[in-house]
Amino acid sequence: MNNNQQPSYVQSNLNEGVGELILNRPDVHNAFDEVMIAQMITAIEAFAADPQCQVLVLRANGKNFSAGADLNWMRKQAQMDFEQNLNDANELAKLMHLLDKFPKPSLALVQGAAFGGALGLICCCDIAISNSRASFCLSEVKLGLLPAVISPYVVRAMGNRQARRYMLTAERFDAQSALTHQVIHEINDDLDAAAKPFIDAFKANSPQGMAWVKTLVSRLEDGVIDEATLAYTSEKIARIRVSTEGQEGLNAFFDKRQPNWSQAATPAKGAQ
Ligand SMILES: C/C(=C\C(=O)SCCNC(=O)CCNC(=O)[C@H](O)C(C)(C)COP(=O)(O)OP(=O)(O)OC[C@H]1O[C@@H](n2cnc3c(N)ncnc32)[C@H](O)[C@@H]1OP(=O)(O)O)CC(=O)O
Repeated sequence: MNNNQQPSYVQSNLNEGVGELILNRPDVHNAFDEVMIAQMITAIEAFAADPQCQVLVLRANGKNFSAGADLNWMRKQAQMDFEQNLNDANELAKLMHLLDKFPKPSLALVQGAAFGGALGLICCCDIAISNSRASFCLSEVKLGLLPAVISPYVVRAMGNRQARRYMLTAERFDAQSALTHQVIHEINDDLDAAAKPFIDAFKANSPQGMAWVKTLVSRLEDGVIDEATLAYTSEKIARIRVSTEGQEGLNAFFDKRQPNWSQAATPAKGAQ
């Protein structure tokens, strides 16, 4: 229980620049209701604002990563009016959006089942790694529901063609298929070992540069390369190369030293 006498469905801790957000409702396979969604939002906002946090790791306690939305929570929403239903859905949408726009690199570590909304959380993270026994499912239509709030992130990751298949069939797919369909980046039964090189790279890179990469890639999502795109990209590099971090990175390269933001144990490649 936390100070407000609510159960603590998430744990968060910050260690050496790594903010861990741990789903902690293993008795229902980390299914999330309105309380857990609110707790996730609070933790993500805190990590986003904390300059000590350089990387976000999303992981889960228990056998499964997450069974998605809590089906008891969804069922009891029939007793609420449309306005209340919409408010609840908006909170889930806010959670996905905050995670997607998180201004630092994010990494999801997935074990066991990742169903429904859990796939949304995974697809909002920059990197996702699962173990070989992980299984994935967009089960919503089996339940008479719709993968709605999660759809922008899942469709972006899998592509329209595969999203249609898995959303319409609600079939389970394994880690290998998740890798093929770009839901995850890597399969490894030692999730911590697999995460380490990513975390080390993120801690060595320019925080400002990585934040801008996320904004830039998001801005380019529509795939349109027109005059406005050219102007946008030119403006970004023109600004960043004269910024404090831009100049520090360039000076560090020529001085053959680590830039002052870096927590890399060894000099970054290219700076030697
Ligand atoms: C975000 C949007 C929509 C959604 O996310 S809809 C939810 C989609 N999720 C699912 O379809 C998952 C349903 N669960 C399962 O398929 C299985 O439980 C499992 C996760 C594969 C695990 O299977 P296992 O055999 O190990 O365990 P049990 O099935 O016996 O479950 C134990 C226990 O947990 C309860 N439970 C499981 N999932 C949920 C859940 N999502 N919500 C609430 N409770 C859940 C299950 O009922 C069992 O309870 P008992 O009391 O022990 O019987 C919409 C949008 O995008 O907008």
